Amino acid sequence: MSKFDLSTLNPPQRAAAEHTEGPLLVLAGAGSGKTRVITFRIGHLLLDRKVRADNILAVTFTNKAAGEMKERVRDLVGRAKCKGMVISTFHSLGVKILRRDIERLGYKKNFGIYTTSDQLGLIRQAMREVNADGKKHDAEGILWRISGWKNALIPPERALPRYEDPDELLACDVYPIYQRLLKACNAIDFDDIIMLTVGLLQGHPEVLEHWQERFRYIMVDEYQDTNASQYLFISLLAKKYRNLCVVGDDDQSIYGWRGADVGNILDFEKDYPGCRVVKLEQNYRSTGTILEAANHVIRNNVKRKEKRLWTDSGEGRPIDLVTAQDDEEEASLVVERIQMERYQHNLAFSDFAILYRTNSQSRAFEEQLRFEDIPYVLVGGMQFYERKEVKDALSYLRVIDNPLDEQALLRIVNFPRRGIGDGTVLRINQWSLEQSCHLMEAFGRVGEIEGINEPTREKVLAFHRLITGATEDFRRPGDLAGRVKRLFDRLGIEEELYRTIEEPATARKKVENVEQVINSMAGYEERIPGATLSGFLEKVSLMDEDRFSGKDKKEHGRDAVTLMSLHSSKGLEFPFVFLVGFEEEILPHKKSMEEGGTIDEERRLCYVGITRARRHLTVTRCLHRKKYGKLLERQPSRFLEEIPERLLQFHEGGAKKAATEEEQEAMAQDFFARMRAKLG
Ligand SMILES: Nc1ncnc2c1ncn2[C@@H]1O[C@H](COP(=O)(O)OP(=O)(O)OP(=O)(O)O)[C@@H](O)[C@H]1O
Ligand SMILES: [Mg+2]
Repeated sequence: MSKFDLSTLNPPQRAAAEHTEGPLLVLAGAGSGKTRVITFRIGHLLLDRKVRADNILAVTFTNKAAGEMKERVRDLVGRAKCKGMVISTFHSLGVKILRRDIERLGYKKNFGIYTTSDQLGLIRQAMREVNADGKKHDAEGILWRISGWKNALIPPERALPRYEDPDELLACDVYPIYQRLLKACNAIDFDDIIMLTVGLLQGHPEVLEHWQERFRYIMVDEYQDTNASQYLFISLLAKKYRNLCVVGDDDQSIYGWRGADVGNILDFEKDYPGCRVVKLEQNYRSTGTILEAANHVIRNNVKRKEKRLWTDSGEGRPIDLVTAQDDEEEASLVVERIQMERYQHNLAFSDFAILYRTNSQSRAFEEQLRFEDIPYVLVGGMQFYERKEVKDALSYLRVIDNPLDEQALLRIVNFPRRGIGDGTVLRINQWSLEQSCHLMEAFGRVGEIEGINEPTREKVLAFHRLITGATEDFRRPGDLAGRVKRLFDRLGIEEELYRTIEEPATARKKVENVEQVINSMAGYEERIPGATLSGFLEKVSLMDEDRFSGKDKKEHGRDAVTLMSLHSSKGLEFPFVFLVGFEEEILPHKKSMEEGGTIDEERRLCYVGITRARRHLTVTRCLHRKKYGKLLERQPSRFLEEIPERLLQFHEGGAKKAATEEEQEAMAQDFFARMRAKLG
């Protein structure tokens, strides 16, 4: 029996789920069931309208959101009915389309996907080619600018400096070289995924036709955060059948800083004349108190579509405002409260989330959770697959899969150390440029290169044999993890880590991380029949958006507290939410105050945070924070004043934990008086 039942939706939700032909816009506030409408709409298409599963496409922003949606749909209609349906992120969808036809753009099918550190390697190389001073210009800034052009679908030949600035001018020069270098490595970067896909669809009508025919019913969640390239991508796919349903909330547009354009959702009615518009006003997620606080905060943004949002779920508990002496106390108070609530209400750790504005805030909470032996999942931060030892190990697999991947090749040529020094690599590289051959080929032809002594040549050839042998070995299907394990053993990666890292505990951690790569490969093989090395590497590169958990994969799916940034929390919900660091310069972030004009986006971020909570919200702030060993005084966030006082309950750290009602009132009065004085 399937659980699918449209009568569990309210009337406007149901109308949206049943409107399957022609464009549809669902513009509604947080927790009103937009994502639920998408899952039911898919259910309705499959079960009632008998649409083929492979004609359905749903796009979300993160792997986590896509994963959850898949699960919900499977739960509704049963796994068997879902075969061939695509629920994915923009990036996974782009890669799927590129894998089929990228050869038309002059890349090979087995292209690699470069993430930040590889990209920076190429940017620096391109900067050297134009003789730019690596010390004067910052490669990350250049990359950021190029990324901006790509997101606006501006190719190198059309990129012009937007203002007089040395970095901007340099970025213009570097952009075409960077693209050329990427292509030479048969690699694309994250922004290319969308830009090249759009180029492919625009330039090759038969490819476009193929995907238009395939995806006759398209749904996009969180549409307010699409940028120009994603917008065009979806418009192209939907152009033929026009069965496009987009859902979103302009109040939750939080990626303006990365080129997202809230105009895409606000102009939907203009782009698709005659489209159906559905508004949802009942919130099913949060208590009345939480919702009221959220409504009061977001109301301060001037440019927005006015929305009413109500709930019949009752008032619920007041919002706790906890003031801590410093960041350490903030963390310990939060963890203490988690333990208390969990004990008192018999809850699971996974009922709790700690949300912060910047990833660096997570450290204190992680330490405290570890100290108390509480399992947690960290989303974001230093990405597992970006760690040096993991990257080095993975680079072997990347080279085996795509021998043109020079960034990966350069990482492993002398790791583990085998006596091939930088001078030799430089010489071989130079020769390969003169001969216009690939670096890998040059390694094999080292005998022809002058200025390299015989013993070194032997080492280079041994390395070349090792790689070509492994490439041959990995052609056979099956037992990937086993073969990788044997390869790593043969390379002596573990010994190398113990040899080169002084601190044994650090070395052990790194060895475990490398083992973790093999474990996750084994897991991948179990899940995916006919798993390939390329498939695994692709999955790893696309993991970027969601990042990885602190204690690695084992913690996934286990009962654990979630730690994540406000940005990654979009679309999710938790019974108990701790919104920490509610201070000026954190939320709103310092950057937004300096650059001006984005306080509204910070407020939307705050709105997103508050509306993640179902049963209870705790907001915390510090009086002081340690920075460079000094204690700095902190001011409460301006958004705090926007939450009506009557919704808050005040708590202070230190000795004064349980304040009486009068004390609380006095604290509240004092707090607001101080704040008004400060904000003038
Ligand atoms: N008609 C309904 N009956 C019962 N529960 C509902 C109904 N509609 C939505 N919900 C529940 O309300 C919660 C919020 O729904 P959902 O996540 O779809 O909202 P959303 O509008 O997508 O929120 P966000 O803006 O945060 O993405 C979910 O737990 C969902 O199951
Ligand atoms: Mg949603």
